[in-house]
Amino acid sequence: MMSKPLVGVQDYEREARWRLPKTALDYYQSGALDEVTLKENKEAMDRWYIRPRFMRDVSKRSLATTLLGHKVAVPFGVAPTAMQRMAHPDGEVATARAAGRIGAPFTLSTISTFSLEEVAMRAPNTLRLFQLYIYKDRELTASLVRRAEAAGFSALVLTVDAPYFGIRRADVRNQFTLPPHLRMANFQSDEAASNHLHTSDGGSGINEYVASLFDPTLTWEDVAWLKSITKLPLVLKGILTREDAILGVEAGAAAIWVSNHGARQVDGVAPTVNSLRFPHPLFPDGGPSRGGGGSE
Ligand SMILES: Cc1cc2nc3c(=O)[nH]c(=O)nc-3n(C[C@H](O)[C@H](O)[C@H](O)COP(=O)(O)O)c2cc1C
Ligand SMILES: CCCCCCC(=O)C(=O)O
Repeated sequence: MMSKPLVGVQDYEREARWRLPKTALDYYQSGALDEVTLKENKEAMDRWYIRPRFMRDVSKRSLATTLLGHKVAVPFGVAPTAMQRMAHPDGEVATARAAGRIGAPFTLSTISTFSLEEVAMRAPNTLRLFQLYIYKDRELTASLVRRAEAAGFSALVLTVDAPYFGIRRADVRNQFTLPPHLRMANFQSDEAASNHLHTSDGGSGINEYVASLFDPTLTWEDVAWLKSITKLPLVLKGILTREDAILGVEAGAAAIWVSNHGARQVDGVAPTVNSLRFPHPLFPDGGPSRGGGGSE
């Protein structure tokens, strides 16, 4: 029997709910703590209304624009999400290729289950950005930056909102670990940065991984360090206040990515759409899950 086509994000969500193992599904859909901001992200978005203007010639239409000087066919892109092969064997490669097919940019997570080189090789025509987490091991971090440059990524996206990770209760209950058949593909399998996520000390393996390996001392000075080791434009992801946006621009950011990390970090922050009053190139995320009538 032919399965019904999946039409719109809600259909994919329903499909994922019965197909995915509980640990993976919970990881993908959880927010921090009581998930107040998770609910608010969506509700605040639903309260944004379209204000249509009519009586213009719309026989020729284009959504094309530029992103960091690159032409893109649509004014949106794919945000970094980790460990995509828990959902499908083709994981990040499939997502990057799909983005390329519609002319949208794709951001690869540091915590990807295909290596950045493999994604570059298999999605050569996609505009690719590399999302960076800064490890306590700075040489390891610098080598990720060099590899992203060598593989033709067009920008670095430094996630600033994750010196420690939000408590996602489902991951704690599930004692989340990365399934043994998968690996964190940007690291050699003998490195702690690769294998630490295969174990948990009784809580969420994610929080244990981050506390052990990510650098919680980051300040604006580290943005200067990052800029000193790369020629790629730098986007700062996770900014939620005007004050930090200004500091980010002063530190040399090419763009500010306004985000509350899908409400996965600090529960109780404002929904992302309510935080969009900055005077600089912005990438907002957090909440949109439909195209406002037919453009899904
Ligand atoms: C399952 C999942 C994994 C994520 N992994 C990352 C990541 O590795 N790096 C990062 O900077 N943000 C990560 N994020 C946050 C997203 O990039 C994005 O900020 C968030 O999902 C909000 O956008 P959305 O509401 O459009 O999904 C993740 C989000 C989800 C849901
Ligand atoms: C195992 C290290 C951290 C996972 C990072 C993914 C992420 O940002 C998330 O929100 O989840």
